[in-house]
Amino acid sequence: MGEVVDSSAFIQSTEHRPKPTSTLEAEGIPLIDLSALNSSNSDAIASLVAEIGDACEKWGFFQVINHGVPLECREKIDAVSRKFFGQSMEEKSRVRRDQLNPMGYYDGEHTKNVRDWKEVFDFVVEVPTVIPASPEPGDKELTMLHNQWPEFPPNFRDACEEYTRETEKLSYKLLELISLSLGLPESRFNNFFKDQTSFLRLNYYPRCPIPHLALGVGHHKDAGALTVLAQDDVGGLEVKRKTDGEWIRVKPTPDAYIVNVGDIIQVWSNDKYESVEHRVTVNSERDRFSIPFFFNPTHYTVLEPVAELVNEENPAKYKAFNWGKFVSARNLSNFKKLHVENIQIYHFRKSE
Ligand SMILES: O=C(O)CCC(=O)C(=O)O
Ligand SMILES: [Fe+2]
Repeated sequence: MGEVVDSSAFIQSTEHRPKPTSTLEAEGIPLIDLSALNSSNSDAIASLVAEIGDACEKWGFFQVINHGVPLECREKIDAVSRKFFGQSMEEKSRVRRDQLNPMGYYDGEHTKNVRDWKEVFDFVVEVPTVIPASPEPGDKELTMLHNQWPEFPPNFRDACEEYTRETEKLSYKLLELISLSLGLPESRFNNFFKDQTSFLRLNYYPRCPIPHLALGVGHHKDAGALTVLAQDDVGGLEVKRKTDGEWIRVKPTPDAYIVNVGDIIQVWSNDKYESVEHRVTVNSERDRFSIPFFFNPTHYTVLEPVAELVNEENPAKYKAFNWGKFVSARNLSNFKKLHVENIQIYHFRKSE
């Protein structure tokens, strides 16, 4: 972010400021071992599916181990990420994103209209990724997203692409387990991801002189289907516990991935699995790095509760809406500091 001279844009309102003394690190966020996926033992798989379903319902968040992503591949992307962000602002700005291309380097992101204490680098999984050119419902024009790759460090692109292939495989496995846990066929959702709009983000949260006033990412819910996140050993991710609304810190666990259900799964499951609020605190001692993979369907996906999960007693809670138009509206609001809230799934909720 360069030298921050005026930190006022980062200041959270009193109710959203982190409370460093009361941070809980609850044991409750489930840690799930995926090794059953490598066996043909149907009992082991059934109990894994039940564990996943339970975690999605109670927390909307869980961590996985024995997930199949090689550690070496994670170490490589972590190393290039640190090198990339360690460069001067002038170097990083060579791949800066703009309104035409939202992929690349950025340090001005706002969550709920307050600036986040972080720098990011985004790239899409499918090249090009196709999305609608505008959020206007009648406008059929499409736009293509391409990646911008920095020259330094030289193995940056390779490390990013290799990591993406591995986390994509893990994301499909998780999607299938979630589908089974809802009582649906394993590949019920797979086709929605054929021309996916998934993207990866490298997050860098520099040390912050005002960690009691600012956040690395303000409270929010992830809009996509699933997020699969690697965090380093610093810690800072906090999840809003469903039972009492307390902020609970997700304990850094070596070589684990943090998985959370996004808004899309909330809609597909007709609120059985909720997309849970989370935020990132920063600290004055150590820089923090994290890498979320946002697993998102193709732009022409029409989102609505799946037919198998709705009936007279449990009618659909959402009207159908187009994922691409939703993304396009979000991208637009990301570039303007609007004084209205950006588009949210509850705008499509049917009245009771
Ligand atoms: O850095 C983290 O731990 C989480 C970041 C996050 O929630 C996001 O980018 O949506
Ligand atoms: Fe998030």
